[in-house]
Amino acid sequence: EPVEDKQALLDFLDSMHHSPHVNWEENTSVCQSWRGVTCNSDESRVTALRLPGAGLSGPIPPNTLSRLSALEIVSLRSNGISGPFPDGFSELKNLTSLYLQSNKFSGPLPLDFSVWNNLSVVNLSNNYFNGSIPFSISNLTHLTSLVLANNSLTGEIPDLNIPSLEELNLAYNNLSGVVPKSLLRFPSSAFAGNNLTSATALPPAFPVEPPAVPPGEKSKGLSEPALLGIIIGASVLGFVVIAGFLIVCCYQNADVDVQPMKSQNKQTSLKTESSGSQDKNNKIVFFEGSNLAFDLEDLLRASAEILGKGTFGMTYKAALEDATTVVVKRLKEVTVGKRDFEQQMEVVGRIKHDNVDAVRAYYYSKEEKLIVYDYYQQGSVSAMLHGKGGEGRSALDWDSRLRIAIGAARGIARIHSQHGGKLVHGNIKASNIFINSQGYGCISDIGLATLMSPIPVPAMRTTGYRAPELTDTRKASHASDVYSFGVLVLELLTGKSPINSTEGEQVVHLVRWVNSVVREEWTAEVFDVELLRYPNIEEEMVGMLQIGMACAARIPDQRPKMPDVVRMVEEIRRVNTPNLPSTESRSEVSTPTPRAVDIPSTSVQQ
Ligand SMILES: Nc1ncnc2c1ncn2[C@@H]1O[C@H](COP(=O)(O)OP(=O)(O)OP(=O)(O)O)[C@@H](O)[C@H]1O
Repeated sequence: EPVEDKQALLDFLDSMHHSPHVNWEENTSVCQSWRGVTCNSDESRVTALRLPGAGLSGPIPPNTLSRLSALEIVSLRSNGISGPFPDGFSELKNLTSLYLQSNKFSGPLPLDFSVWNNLSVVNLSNNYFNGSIPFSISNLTHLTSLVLANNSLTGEIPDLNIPSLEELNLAYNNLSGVVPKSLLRFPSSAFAGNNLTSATALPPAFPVEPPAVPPGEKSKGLSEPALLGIIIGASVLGFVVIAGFLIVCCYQNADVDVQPMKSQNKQTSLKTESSGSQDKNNKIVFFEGSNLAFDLEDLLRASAEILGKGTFGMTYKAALEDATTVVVKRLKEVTVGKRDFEQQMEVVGRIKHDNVDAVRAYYYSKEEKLIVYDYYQQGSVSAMLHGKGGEGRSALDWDSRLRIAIGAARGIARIHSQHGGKLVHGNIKASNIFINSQGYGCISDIGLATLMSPIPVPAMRTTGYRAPELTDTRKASHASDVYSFGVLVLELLTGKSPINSTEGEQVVHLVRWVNSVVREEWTAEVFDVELLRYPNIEEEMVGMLQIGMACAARIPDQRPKMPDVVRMVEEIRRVNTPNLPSTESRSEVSTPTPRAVDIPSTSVQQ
């Protein structure tokens, strides 16, 4: 335990206002359990401090963080820290990354940056720093990213000739003069919103007008035919370049669409041509209780992995700089406008329930619509049940499946009670259900179906979860959600996907298949063989089968309402406690006895 570093951190926190999320207790291990603190491998020193969005306010107390001389990473972004740039940081000679953006720091930047000769990333944007940009920054030979945007910096931009520099942003300050030659390789957006002198500094991307020929000076111009030739040549060249660009883009998109999951797992980022330009009027909106803090830039820059392409767009797993992992959905074809989208997100974001996957944040602009969720490492129920990804089939014993069904039912019932009883999920299926920390089902993707353009009927049918009466995804109802839940229950019981194709390519619809087997009084045949090794569960399985089939009744009015479904599912084990007794403790193994199930006749007409 690094005792001195621990004391320095406690001294720091003692003098600063902070949110209760910072769980630093004197009697717990600084390296093992303190949030935002990372130690070196032998736990002798603290090497990283990451407290983004931790509600810190006030100036950094002197002689606290400066004692952490082994610090390599400091991330205190998105807080309300005020006062000058902390003097004592000059003691942190091992710093490689410094993130102080989105705070209330003021006063000049430190004069001598060369004390941090390992610095690679510096982000001091969105503060009130003033004075000039120190020339000593040019001594940082490892610097890859320098972001000083949105401050009140003045004076001329120094000639920062740093070959390693890949990212530069000095926009929205009060800088004057011209952009030095060494920095002209950066896009003009890096210097926007300053008082820089004109075209000499930033040559426009496309000359709008030909340079005027001074009067009297004989034009040494080209003849008209030559000019025409050049224009045609340039047009053809332009066309070839654009066509090439489009082919590459289409190829890349097609690539993503058709690639199997395995090869999609490559690292990428969410950045695209259009998403890169952050619209100042649009900010990421975080929901209460989310201890995440990042801006669009952070999110787009994060190292991301494609999890899959869903009905509404691409889903990514993104690793943020502060080591949190989130899931980002990039929505395509959102048909509603910003206000409707925001309203729907507010309704969804207000739901705080163990069985509903919380929306952590969202972003809406003309070009980009993103929703941020927690990442579930185990993958979805679909992956676990059908062995794609998760830990394989055996991970889901009968108890787990029962908990998934109970949790999902509770989650859906909660969703249905929201917004004066008007909220509908619209896309309940096993790939949208995860397992919460108590092992119960947890519903994700709420309310997206109603924001999007309708999905064509043939595509909808193929999912096997859609209620038969549903012709337009935006018209999903409580009753159609109940139907989808019924299909999910049948999937959990049979271990079969809602749509199966047999060898002869004949498509088998799960609900129809279950109905026909039950009609022939071969009930035991429907159950997943994996479940047959658990003893004494046939009563429960048959009970669940009745619920699943009642929910998947063809006529919407004959389906039970979600609160009734919750009650019925909970009664399966006649306990309404979070901890179900484990069937694994039962020693004898028995096989379910085939028997008929009493099903209302209407539901058999699938
Ligand atoms: N929060 C999450 N944590 C872990 N995996 C997730 C998360 N959200 C989605 N996934 C997984 O990412 C993949 C793509 O998800 P996505 O929701 O885009 O598509 P889908 O569930 O297949 O279809 P749909 O768009 O109709 O819901 C799925 O395998 C899904 O289970």
